Formats: sequence, structure tokens, C-alpha cells
Amino acid sequence: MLLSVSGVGKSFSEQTVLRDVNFDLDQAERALLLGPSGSGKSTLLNIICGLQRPDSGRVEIDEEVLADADGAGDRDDVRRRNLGIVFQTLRLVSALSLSANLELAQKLQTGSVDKAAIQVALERLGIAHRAHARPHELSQGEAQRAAIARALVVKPRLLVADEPTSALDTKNTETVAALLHEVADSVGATLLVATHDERLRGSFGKTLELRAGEIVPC
Ligand SMILES: Nc1ncnc2c1ncn2[C@@H]1O[C@H](COP(=O)(O)OP(=O)(O)OP(=O)(O)O)[C@@H](O)[C@H]1O
Repeated sequence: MLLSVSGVGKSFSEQTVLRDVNFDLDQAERALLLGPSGSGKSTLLNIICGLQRPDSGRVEIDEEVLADADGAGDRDDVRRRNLGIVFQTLRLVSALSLSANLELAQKLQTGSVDKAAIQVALERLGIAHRAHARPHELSQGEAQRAAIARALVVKPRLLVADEPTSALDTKNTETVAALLHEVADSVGATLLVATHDERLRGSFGKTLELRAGEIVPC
């Protein structure tokens, strides 16, 4: 088992968003976290990625604690070594080219730059010809691919994406879903994609539905 989420709870003031979330993912497993808007998908991914701390429970990656109620700030090292995050917004530095941004992302996360891995990621995502473009010069489709490349260049063991297709039409939705599978395969990563986009249902090995703060079988 690569990822283990057990007993995770999170409330904001009076509102309990996550009640008791439990699931496991094996290495290289592909999972869709499906739930309507407001069901707590982003909150759960934020906890896994260390942006928010759970009130209870824990998240482990390969038996190392990634997040728990009493020390989110201490887990940065475990996250850096294991996580690739596809953010909804591009999060690139506007003054730097795409390739320089990917180098920066690598440097910040892993401490070193691997230009060959960047080239491979750009080629795999079909944007190698845009390596010298600035972020604002990218089309929406290229930007979406750049966001995936940014997560891929750190060679993550767990690739996490939050609503990667919400702004896309059906054709591009299928393309992005296929790309996520392909890039996860290329580095042997486990894939966890959160979405309310029912179009993605059935296209992942495992579907986890978030309802009333818990994962329900489906
Ligand atoms: N920092 C916060 N403070 C207060 N309430 C919050 C906070 N973050 C999220 N919430 C609330 O928690 C609930 C779940 O939000 P979350 O963003 O996790 O849902 P989601 O399933 O990702 O929704 P969407 O699909 O619309 O992005 C919502 O009711 C939201 O208003």
C-alpha cells in the first residue's frame, strides 16, 4: 500500500466537512475522488498536500506520516520527496520561461535540477516547442499541460490533481485524463484526481465518492 488515509476529520467553525475519511491506494493505482461541489474534496487534498491540518486522523505514504493532527509543518520533507501536485491555477513565475519555471520547481522541491527529466516531461506532454515561452504566452491547453509537467518533473510517487478538467470541454477533458494516466505510468506514480466532473466517472481504476464527510462505496 502506498497511501493510507485513516480517520481523517476536519471542521470549520460549526461545519464538519470531513467526518471520518478512510481509504488506501496501492502503488501505481489510479483513483478518482468524486463528490459534488462543497463536499470537501479540496479540503481532503489540501490535508494530503500539507496545506491544511486535519483535526483528527492521519495520512501516511509508504508508512511515513504525511499529515496528522499534531504536526503538519514537520512533514515537509516527506511531502517533497513523494508528492507531485497539479494545481488548478498555473502557479508559474511570469518573468521566467516555462523550462526555467520547471527548473525552479524541481530545485525548490528536490534541491537539484534535472534538465533531462524536464525535457522528457515537456516532450511527453507535447509542449517541448513552448519551453522558452513565458507563462502568459501559453494557450489554455498548453497551460494545463504545463501544470501537469510541473508536477511530473519531481518524479513523484503520488501524483495529485484537483479539478484538472473543470474548465475544459469534453474532448479536452478526455485528453487531460489520458495524459494524467500516461504521465503517472511514466514515473510509476499513484494517481489521485479530485473532481465533481461526472464525465470522468469510470475512467479510473478506483472511484472514491465523498458524501457527508465520508467515503462511500460505489
Ligand atoms: N478555510 C475554510 N474556512 C471555512 N470554510 C471552509 C474553508 N475551506 C472550505 N470550507 C468549506 O468547506 C466545505 C468544503 O469545501 P471544499 O472546497 O473542500 O469542497 P469541494 O468538494 O472541493 O468543492 P468544489 O468542488 O466546489 O471545489 C465548503 O462548504 C466550504 O465552504
